Amino acid sequence: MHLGVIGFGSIGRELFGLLGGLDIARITVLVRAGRAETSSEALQQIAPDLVARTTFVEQDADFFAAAPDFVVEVAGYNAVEAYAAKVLETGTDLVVVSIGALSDQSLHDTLLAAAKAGQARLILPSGAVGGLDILAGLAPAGDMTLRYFGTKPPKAWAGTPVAETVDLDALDHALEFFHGTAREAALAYPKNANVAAALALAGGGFETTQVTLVADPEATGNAHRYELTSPLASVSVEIANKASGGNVKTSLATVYSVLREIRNRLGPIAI
Ligand SMILES: NC(=O)C1=CN([C@@H]2O[C@H](COP(=O)(O)OP(=O)(O)OC[C@H]3O[C@@H](n4cnc5c(N)ncnc54)[C@H](OP(=O)(O)O)[C@@H]3O)[C@@H](O)[C@H]2O)C=CC1
Ligand SMILES: O=C([O-])CC(=O)C(=O)O
Repeated sequence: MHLGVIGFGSIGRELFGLLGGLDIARITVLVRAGRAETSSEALQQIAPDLVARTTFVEQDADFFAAAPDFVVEVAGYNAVEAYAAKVLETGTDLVVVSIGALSDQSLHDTLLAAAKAGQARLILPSGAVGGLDILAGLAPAGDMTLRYFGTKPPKAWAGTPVAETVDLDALDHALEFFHGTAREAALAYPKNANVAAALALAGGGFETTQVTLVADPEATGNAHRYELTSPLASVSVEIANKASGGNVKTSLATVYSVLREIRNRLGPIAI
């Protein structure tokens, strides 16, 4: 495999720590302008065994010229907007972790068209949550309702709209600060509502998936809970995730879900 990686932040770095021992011949990583050298130095510390196989590039033209045969995006909505269609159009399967970017209906439609044109697949990993398999399985039966609660410590909501109206540092109780659809959540909280978007895309859609976001000073990690009803089954899921060392907004399980997609791609069994 020649693996392409877009982004080398918290998920990207932790992912590299898990790639040793996999049958990956070459890795090309697209980073922001001016970051290749520091990223290369960081890789020396994280995974020295991968240094000889890894090239950091700062220009998307260099990334596409390298022609990786499987790409994972671990960067953010802007990277999905900028690069995802091109990856798919060139016939390369793409794992997108910033799933909330697909709450933009026009981008969603563009990516599906690009995947079709390139005969490539857009792969949405489970990320920080679980149970997408049963949601996607039951979705064609219709009549699905889903209510999701995303709870994180106050510092995980820094820099988001709620921080403009609430003094998060002074919070002494769990605060439900957002109620709305998955589309509204994903558009307003791009680094914190990818799970909401994944549940919506797997299940009943962005408008019918109801989301509550909570800042809780007692939370020690990131919790994701949802209740699903469908004519075929009722499902309750509750996940207590440990946060990534590099980004309190991100659960470590997300890194492992990307690793899972790479391992499934390498075979011999996909699960
Ligand atoms: N599906 C899920 O369950 C989850 C999804 N996510 C998504 O994953 C994304 C990454 O998470 P995380 O690693 O914690 O975030 P970080 O902010 O730690 O890392 C993102 C990295 O990507 C870089 N980056 C951003 N845009 C580009 C670009 N256009 N080209 C190249 N590099 C770029 C950033 O650089 P710089 O710092 O210079 O901007 C940064 O180094 C989040 O933005 C979120 O959308 C996160 C958690 C769960
Ligand atoms: O990592 C998490 O716990 C979930 C997350 O940030 C998101 O849904 O965007």
